[in-house]
Amino acid sequence: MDAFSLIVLVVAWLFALLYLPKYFKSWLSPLKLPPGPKPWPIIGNFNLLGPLPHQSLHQLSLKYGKTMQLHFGSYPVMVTSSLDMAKQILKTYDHMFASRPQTAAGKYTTYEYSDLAWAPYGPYWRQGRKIYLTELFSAKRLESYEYMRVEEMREFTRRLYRNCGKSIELKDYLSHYTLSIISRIVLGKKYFSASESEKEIVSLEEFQEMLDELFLLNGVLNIGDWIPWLDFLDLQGYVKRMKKLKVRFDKFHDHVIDEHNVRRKTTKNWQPKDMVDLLLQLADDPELEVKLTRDNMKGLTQDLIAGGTDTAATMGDWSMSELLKKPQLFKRVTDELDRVVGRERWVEEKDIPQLPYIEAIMKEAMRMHPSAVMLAPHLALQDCKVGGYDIPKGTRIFINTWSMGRDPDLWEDPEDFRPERFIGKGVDIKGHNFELLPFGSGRRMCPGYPLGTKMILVSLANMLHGFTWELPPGIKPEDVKRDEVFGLATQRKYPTVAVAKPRLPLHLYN
Ligand code: HEM
Repeated sequence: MDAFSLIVLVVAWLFALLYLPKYFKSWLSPLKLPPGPKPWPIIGNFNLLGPLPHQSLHQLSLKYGKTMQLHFGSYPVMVTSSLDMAKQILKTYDHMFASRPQTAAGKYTTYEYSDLAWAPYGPYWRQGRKIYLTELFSAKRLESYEYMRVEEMREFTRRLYRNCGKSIELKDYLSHYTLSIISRIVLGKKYFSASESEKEIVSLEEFQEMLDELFLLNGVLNIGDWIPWLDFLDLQGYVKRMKKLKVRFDKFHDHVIDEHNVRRKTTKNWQPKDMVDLLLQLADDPELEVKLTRDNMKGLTQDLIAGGTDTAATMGDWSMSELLKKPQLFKRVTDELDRVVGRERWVEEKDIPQLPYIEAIMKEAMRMHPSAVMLAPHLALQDCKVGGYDIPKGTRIFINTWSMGRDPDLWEDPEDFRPERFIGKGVDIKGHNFELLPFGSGRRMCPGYPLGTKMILVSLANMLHGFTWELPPGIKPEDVKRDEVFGLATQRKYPTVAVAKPRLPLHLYN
């Protein structure tokens, strides 16, 4: 770093240290609200930059009520954990809240909002959503990829078997499994390699690290997003990291697209085989309302890779940690698996509808540990009145699903992991039951939920069917912590470590 940059940096930090505390204080002063029938509970003395915003907001909601307005930086923010308010925002008035705020993460890590998750509500987003739902996630398309999921599941159980008897971190295995499936479906093959010698463009370790960085940077509270005039200072250094990450992803995407293009040009009677092929084909479609550029393709591809890997792996990890914390539940699961599947084969996707207890475990994990603890931010597109509150245009809306999952008005004994509560209850996760919204609801609901749930249920079922699980020697169930790390997908702070033993005839593990 040269002397001038150093001086600018020191001055900027001095300024931040001296001035920002005063500014933060002024953020928290009550808002001037347009007149409305219901006064907003207005919160002061609150630090959203804390490590676990959803938990801090939960504490505040116990004091101020389930719907609160904060003034954070230059923008009004509404946080709600009210079932009724969530329903009005995501269903009744969905069209008024279907956009996203613009953030540095959207700008630098998703090719100027070229993906779906950060794209503003409008023609590009509508077209992308249609492509995802009709071309990429249609029931027919998902079925055509089933053989890949089966192959990767077998590889997953073989990896677990090779490490039976050792203490292993489950998340590593789950992430490898979800990343392998998504890569094959989206990119046609695994572009990452497990060993350095076979490396084509990126090693598994590097790719996982790029995804972790992407998740972290998309979940952080970047000061410049909230106080635009401070943006240029990049006080936390996040924007610098985003730009660096973009260069790494760019190299990866260019390699993938170029390779697909060559195959397309050199193969006789070329037919699209994966999602990148489909996007390339669509990019040449003159009928398309909004032309797809190369950057658009990169953004949309990256969304699929990022959206589908860590979320599903994290849910498997939370589910297993809760079972290890309450080992008496294992018997009920294995009784169901033995009855429905028997001990002579692995669990297949077709078995899942006959395994309600496995599904109940996943739902219970999603209730207590939703992957997106506050969904993705929604943005009020116009001044509106909802639930009796006046909501100004530009308000950022956060739906605190973490808080809703622990609400004693909605759930009996919410701190108790009890899958039974879902048996025979018909509470679904498709956005109809607003007390349980792991994938959101309405226009911006997760388009990948059919694939996400398939991956979670089948991996969980096979982990429990093929292996018995114990905590490492000396660790007791009560030692398994529930601490979290806030991010785009809220992870376990401490890895779930367990020891597996085979449960099926040995020839099945080959
Ligand atoms: C357990 C697995 C998953 C969970 C818990 C999850 C959760 C979510 C949530 C909460 C949202 C935001 C909803 C809102 O804004 O109200 C979302 C959006 C999204 N998810 Fe997922 N997701 C999962 C799997 C997947 C998969 C497998 C993919 C794709 C391969 C995917 C792609 C996306 C995309 C593209 C969006 C943005 C949609 C939009 O803004 O229109 N997700 N997801």
